[in-house]
Amino acid sequence: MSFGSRAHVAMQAYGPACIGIDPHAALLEQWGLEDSVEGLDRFASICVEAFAGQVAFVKPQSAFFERFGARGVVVLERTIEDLRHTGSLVVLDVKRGDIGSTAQAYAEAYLDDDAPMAADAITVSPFLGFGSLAPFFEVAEKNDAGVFVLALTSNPEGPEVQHARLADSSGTTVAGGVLAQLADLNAGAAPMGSYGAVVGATIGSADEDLSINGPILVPGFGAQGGTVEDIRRLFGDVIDHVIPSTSRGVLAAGPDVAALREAAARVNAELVGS
Ligand SMILES: O=C(O)c1cc(=O)[nH]c(=O)n1[C@@H]1O[C@H](COP(=O)(O)O)[C@@H](O)[C@H]1O
Repeated sequence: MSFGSRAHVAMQAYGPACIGIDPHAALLEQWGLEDSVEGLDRFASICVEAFAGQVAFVKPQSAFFERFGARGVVVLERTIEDLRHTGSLVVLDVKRGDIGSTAQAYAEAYLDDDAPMAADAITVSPFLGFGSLAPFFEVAEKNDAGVFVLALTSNPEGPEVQHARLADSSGTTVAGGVLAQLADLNAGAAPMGSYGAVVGATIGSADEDLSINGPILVPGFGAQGGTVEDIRRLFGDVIDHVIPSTSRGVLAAGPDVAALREAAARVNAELVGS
């Protein structure tokens, strides 16, 4: 089953939320863990216990594992493995992007089902041009995986690039161009396509057309200030495709597994109530 279909099924079953695994040094300390690979390992295991099969999406942030070098990456690899096929889909947040031939290798590393780090979907950056992402879409297609492309990111620096106009004199913004290309890739897919956009909950408003017939990952919800009201206002009639994503907002409830689960359930209840 395609990633788009699997995402749709998971959202129906659990609610739309994506919970991020972002083991910040401050959170390790708050959870009474050492800022070491052992602490990381324990943090990740608690997250797996709390979220696997409980929420539609879990998003490990690779950076916080890479911080510990090869041993941290081993923990990431095991975390992905433990989360996959539990009902929760793994969105690995690695924000990759490079010239096509290198993009091919990244795609094989994260989206080929036989790869040690294979996830259900990854995040990618379109800064080398949308066309450079083709290998990600091709490998994803072959493996029923998904790809989330940065469009309107949640950070305040994003607009300087994303609101710039394309060189083709159409007047379309860079973000609008990304969204239009995703809509083309997802055309005709039902219940939705596998190629998603990342649109922050904090962006205020969007002039771009967000109807891409694919999933829209919405970080910035929670710790960065985005609210359910923001999501409702921003996404209007594409709200069914929205996957609000929060990391610190839920992780702050740890290390108690029941408390983490409850915090994740509260996010879903709040969103479904919208
Ligand atoms: O791709 C992402 O997930 C992402 C895109 C974006 O525009 N903004 C953003 O915050 N993120 C990621 O989402 C997570 C946000 O974490 P919290 O702010 O703790 O909820 C981090 O792992 C970010 O790297």
